[in-house]
Amino acid sequence: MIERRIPIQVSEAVERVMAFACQGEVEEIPIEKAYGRYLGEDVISDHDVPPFDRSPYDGFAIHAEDSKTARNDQPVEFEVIEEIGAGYVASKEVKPFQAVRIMTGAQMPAQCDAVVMLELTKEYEKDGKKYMAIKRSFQSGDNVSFKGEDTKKGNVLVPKGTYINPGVQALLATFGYANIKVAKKPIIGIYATGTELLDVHEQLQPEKIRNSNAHMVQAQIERAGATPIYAGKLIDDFEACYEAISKVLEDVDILVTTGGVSVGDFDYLPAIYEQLGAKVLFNKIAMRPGSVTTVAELNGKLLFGLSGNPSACYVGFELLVRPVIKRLLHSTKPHVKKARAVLQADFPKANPFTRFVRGYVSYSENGLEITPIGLDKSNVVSSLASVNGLMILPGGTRGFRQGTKVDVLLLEDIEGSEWPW
Ligand SMILES: Nc1nc2c(c(=O)[nH]1)N[C@H]1C(S)=C(S)[C@@H](COP(=O)(O)OP(=O)(O)OC[C@H]3O[C@@H](n4cnc5c(N)ncnc54)[C@H](O)[C@@H]3O)O[C@H]1N2
Ligand code: MOO
Ligand SMILES: [Mg+2]
Repeated sequence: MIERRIPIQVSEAVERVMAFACQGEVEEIPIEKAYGRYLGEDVISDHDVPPFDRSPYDGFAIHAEDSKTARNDQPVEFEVIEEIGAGYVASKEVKPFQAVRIMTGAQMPAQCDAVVMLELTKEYEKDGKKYMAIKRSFQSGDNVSFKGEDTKKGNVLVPKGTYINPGVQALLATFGYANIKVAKKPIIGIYATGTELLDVHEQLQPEKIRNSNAHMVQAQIERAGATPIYAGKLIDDFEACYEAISKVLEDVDILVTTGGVSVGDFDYLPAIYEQLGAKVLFNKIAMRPGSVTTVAELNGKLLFGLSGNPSACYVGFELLVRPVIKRLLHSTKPHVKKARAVLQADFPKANPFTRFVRGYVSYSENGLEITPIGLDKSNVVSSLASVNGLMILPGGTRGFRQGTKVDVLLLEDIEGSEWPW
């Protein structure tokens, strides 16, 4: 008799999976390799920035007090006693009505408290000495970058779990992190099941198709920040699948399989979970596509049985596998970011289950917009190339009109959501 499966809500499925998600190990790597990784420690300022008062302009450092009578018709003259570039310090004491020619980034001479930009001065020589004159007054502190104005020593500037972008790289370098602790990339194994599957380099044959899921999932794993290991494709044979799956489990943190999770005669994943002694967390979700998505747990390791249908596989990964990976990477916002967007076309289908419609999200002056892409069927592959968002249409709704505001999941976003459901 055919097995009757009881669907659970998407939020419930995500919750059951996240109960097994934990923070992963950290490793130390050189800064040169850090871009695109996730911080495994807080980035803390170990000194004030800037570390000394400095000039933000090419100009002259003066005592502001000396300039107070300067006017258009009454210039004030300064003797220029030395010149310093960035990386040097003034060697002479600056007395009243003396100035130091100073370049951007150079430390302020101790007695000076303002900088006059070169463009506001007139320079000349008299009796073999250098002078400059200004025609307006300056206040103490004018054009000075003060020690610590950027950040003070001891601040947590970027918390653990943050994605390392070019700006974070700048901070790592500023504070001397030649090596930085980052979250270890979890190893995610992939097996594609299906006797009909051909490898990418194989010629098409009647009744066969190329295995697109493995390569798609591989890229999704990398987009989520983990390391994929493509273990290969498996024919629909219980023994062969069982052997291969139980073996690969030793080498991976998480296993993703595609196909073979439904109720068909050759859908062996449910029986394999049983034989492995894995606990099935659920085998039906009230969503489309991806309703057959099944997740099992064995000794704390998660086994994701994603659908064989490409679009269902894609959606199942983003909703369930991605947050587990992000949590392993120490993210505090592991889920796909949810936002509101204006629907750009009618979507007349009724939704008995929550529907995740593949779409293209763009930004307009009115905010986010989403356009559904291609055929909304779970076995469709051609629409996937331009998908950067999933429109969430709640179960029990009867279609949506163009212009309606809908919830969308932003797949290319890096920041994530704490809990979007
Ligand atoms: N009687 C029922 N039949 C089906 C149900 C159901 O509830 N009752 N659910 C349907 C839904 S919904 C889905 S989704 C599919 C899921 O099936 P499986 O996950 O078991 O996947 P397969 O049967 O192995 O394959 C489905 C489909 O996808 C193609 N496929 C598989 N692997 C790949 C791959 N690596 N690359 C590209 N395409 C792949 C495969 O050839 C099939 O066409 O079950 C429905 N049936
Ligand atoms: O699991 Mo299926 O994707 O609902 O079409
Ligand atoms: Mg099947």
